[in-house]
Amino acid sequence: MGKTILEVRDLKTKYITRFREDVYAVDGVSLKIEEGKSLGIAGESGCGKSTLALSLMGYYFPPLHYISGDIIVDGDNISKMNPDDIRRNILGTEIAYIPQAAMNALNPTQKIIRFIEDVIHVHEPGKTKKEIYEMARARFEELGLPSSVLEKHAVELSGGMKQRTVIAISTILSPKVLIADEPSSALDVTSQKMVIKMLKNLMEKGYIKSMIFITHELPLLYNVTDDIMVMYAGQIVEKGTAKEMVFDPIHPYSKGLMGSIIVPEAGSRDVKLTAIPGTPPNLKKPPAGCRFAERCKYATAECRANLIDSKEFADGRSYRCIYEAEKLREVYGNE
Ligand SMILES: Nc1ncnc2c1ncn2[C@@H]1O[C@H](COP(=O)(O)OP(=O)(O)OP(=O)(O)O)[C@@H](O)[C@H]1O
Repeated sequence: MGKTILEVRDLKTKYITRFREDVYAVDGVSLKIEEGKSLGIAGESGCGKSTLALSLMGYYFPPLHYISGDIIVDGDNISKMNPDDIRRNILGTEIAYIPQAAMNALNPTQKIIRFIEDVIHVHEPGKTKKEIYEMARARFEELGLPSSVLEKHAVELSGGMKQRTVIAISTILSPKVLIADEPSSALDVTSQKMVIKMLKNLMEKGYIKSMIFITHELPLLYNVTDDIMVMYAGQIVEKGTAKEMVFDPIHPYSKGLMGSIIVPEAGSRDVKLTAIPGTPPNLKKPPAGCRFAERCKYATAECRANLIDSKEFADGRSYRCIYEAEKLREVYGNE
């Protein structure tokens, strides 16, 4: 076992809407990532992937609220830190976040090197512009980006180049955890491949110690991350290695999500997810029993009545279902 870089224990967070309603978007999530490893998070729109990402960074600004649980980054519990301390001491150095459509957030009229100066000055106010330029130039070249980009304005860069630049800026302080939320979904296939290559490069060169990659494109996860976690209605329904999750999914929801992948190939985007009939439950009033029960063809009255705990295996695999794995495998084999 390698060193644990990120550990999350039973994290619960919610939104409080302007009508004072609670939306339980992250409901009891636990996970662990070791040094040098990457975790993919998959699940339908609205299952809580982005909320989990914000929650992991301690980004608790209304309407998002922390309820309970622990977030431990390289041994330090950051779950109860205040947002100012998080901004000063965690973001950028411990955890970096690339939000959806990050490339559009760059001020188009500012030179790229100015963004980097801003990031570095928060943590190292004494660094000179020359030192920062040298550091940025070396890092950009290591990551396969031309250093001429540093003198350009965001508006002069193509979509793919802008996204890779955002990733380079976000990781300039070599964070321990990089959370990339759909980093490539808005790009064409070639740019998408380049973004993935760059993320892998960051890991291999040790500029980031671990990565969480969020996407709904499952074939992509298979080629990018070591492990995959499937979320459904604010909870994790299954966790395993990428290979296990793709070739031997246990939970009926994962089975439905993964079912369409036959032979995933690098960069494959043509494989479409099998549509699972029905819609997820309302997170304002999640069901008492299994959250997937209403869409699960194997569900019984017992599934609907009781809270379903995760079954955990010694090797890190887990799934949340009343059925034994062998029973489910047998049923799938006969279909
Ligand atoms: N600002 C908000 N106020 C109230 N509820 C919210 C807010 N943002 C998200 N939600 C709700 O929280 C739940 C989780 O949303 P979230 O955006 O985390 O899902 P997601 O899996 O990231 O979806 P997507 O893939 O579409 O980004 C959903 O039910 C969503 O409606």
